[in-house]
Amino acid sequence: MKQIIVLATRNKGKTREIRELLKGYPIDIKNLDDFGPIPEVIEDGETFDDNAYKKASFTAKILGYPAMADDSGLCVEALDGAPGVYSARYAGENATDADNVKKMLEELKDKDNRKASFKCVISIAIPTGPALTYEGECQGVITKEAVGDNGFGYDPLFFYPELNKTFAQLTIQEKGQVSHRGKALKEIADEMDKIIDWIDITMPKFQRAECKGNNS
Ligand SMILES: O=P(O)(O)OP(=O)(O)OP(=O)(O)OC[C@H]1O[C@@H](n2cnc3c(O)ncnc32)[C@H](O)[C@@H]1O
Ligand SMILES: [Mg+2]
Repeated sequence: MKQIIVLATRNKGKTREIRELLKGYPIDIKNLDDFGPIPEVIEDGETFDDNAYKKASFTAKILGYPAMADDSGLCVEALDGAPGVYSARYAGENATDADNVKKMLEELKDKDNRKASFKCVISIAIPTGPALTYEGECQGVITKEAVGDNGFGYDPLFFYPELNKTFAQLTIQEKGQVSHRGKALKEIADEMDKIIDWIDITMPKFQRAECKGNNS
């Protein structure tokens, strides 16, 4: 039987990438939409680690299943590492991807140094608190205009010199080979048997929330 893991994210782009890169492994990845409503997690950590753990452990605790959360963001050299953990709210509390892209282009208008890195921390937590942590990082250059239609978030601005394309010009598989998230997921994939054993050994078998979906 496949191990159920709840993906603790509301981001559809991340969900697509994580599902695609972990397909074929003996896990059944559920969405938050497979369960009844649960409160929003407040992402007030100072690091990607803090926020990834917060999202994963909160969700695991509430639903009674192991949960996987991704906290990620763009760190721009000329902006002293900003927006970093604030990447989702760069242009304001309810900013869309388009708002964030627009603001980034404006902020970097007169900057010659356009080096940036994407960072990703993925936490896998069980309801009683313990968690495993994986991370990945990749380097690129911020373009002067949005290029490409694939991906999500800042992808149209993130030029990856080795492939001579922005992340928004890559397929999910191509992006996953080199991206921050792809690197963290590769570590997870390589350790999948150990992770499943760890969940099985450490997680108490108590009451779980009802899961509506069967969309593995
Ligand atoms: O917290 P969850 O529900 O997972 O979804 P979120 O979109 O709020 O995700 P984060 O808090 O981790 O914020 C990440 C921000 O960085 C952006 N980002 C992260 N990974 C990215 C990627 O691979 N490509 C483009 N943008 C990315 C993303 O669009 C968000 O604005
Ligand atoms: Mg978030």
